[in-house]
Amino acid sequence: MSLTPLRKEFPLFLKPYLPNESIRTDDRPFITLTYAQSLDSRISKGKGIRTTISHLETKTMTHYLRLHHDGILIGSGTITADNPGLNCKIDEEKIQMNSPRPIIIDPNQNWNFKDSKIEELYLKNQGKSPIVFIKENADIKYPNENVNYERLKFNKDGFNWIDIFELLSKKYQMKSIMIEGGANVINRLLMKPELIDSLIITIGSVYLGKNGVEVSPSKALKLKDVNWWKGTTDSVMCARIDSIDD
Ligand SMILES: NC(=O)c1ccc[n+]([C@@H]2O[C@H](COP(=O)([O-])OP(=O)(O)OC[C@H]3O[C@@H](n4cnc5c(N)ncnc54)[C@H](O)[C@@H]3O)[C@@H](O)[C@H]2O)c1
Ligand SMILES: Nc1nc(=O)c(N)c(NC[C@H](O)[C@H](O)[C@H](O)COP(=O)(O)O)[nH]1
Repeated sequence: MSLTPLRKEFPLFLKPYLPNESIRTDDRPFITLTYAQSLDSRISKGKGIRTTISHLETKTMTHYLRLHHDGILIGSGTITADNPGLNCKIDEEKIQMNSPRPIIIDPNQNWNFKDSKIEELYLKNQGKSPIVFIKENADIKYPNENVNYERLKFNKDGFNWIDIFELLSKKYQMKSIMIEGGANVINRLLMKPELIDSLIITIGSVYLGKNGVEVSPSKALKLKDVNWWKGTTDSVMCARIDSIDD
């Protein structure tokens, strides 16, 4: 799907929330959590169902965000449901150069790069090759010379996010990563406010119903530095997480 021209007010609106090297003093990358939700806080109609929530003007905004990040991270539920491209089409002439590197959290190796949209775009020089996180000691189920598999210790809660971000920073020199979902990844990360630098959420004017995949952290959160943009059918909220509201 082709994009619409970027709404002219987005660069100024988003600037305070984009990766900014002066913000982080440790060696972890700048982390942006970003997704599109319905009025009833759902990000798809049901598990495994790809659902368009964003208007084309906020879809274009997502590609503008991709332009500003070194990596784009999603969970195995999203990659298997959506078969996303994860490239940046803001400038048709510079797609590969502008695209972030796809990062897939796939402990059980449900996803095969072969014949995926990411492979198709990579082979057409329209996207980057992926990094896939799998369990320590696991054999690689789908070996492929264009995939960087990274093995990590798998605890009772899965991978430790700090291990993921530190590896991406040290081994791949990533300074910024945008997290696009899905719900499991978002809900886990909302409970780690110290790791999240920005929240950029599109709210579409649609209800997706109780069978939809819900975004809702396990505890209440307070936000700060909140700013809103209002478009044709969607609004976008930018914010930072202040604290968990125990
Ligand atoms: N509207 C949006 O912006 C948006 C964005 C992305 C996905 N989606 C939708 O969300 C749905 C998928 O969401 P979901 O919650 O099923 O899947 P998900 O993409 O959040 O992936 C969940 C899986 O990722 C792995 N995982 C996540 N965190 C991990 C950790 N710390 N350690 C180890 N493994 C970890 C686990 O295998 C887990 O089962 C799809 O329907 C998709 O269309 C919507
Ligand atoms: N911003 C946004 N609005 C939506 O309505 C929607 N469904 C997603 N979903 C995010 C998810 O990761 C999708 O899979 C990618 O947005 C696919 O994007 P591309 O194939 O790379 O264009 N994101």
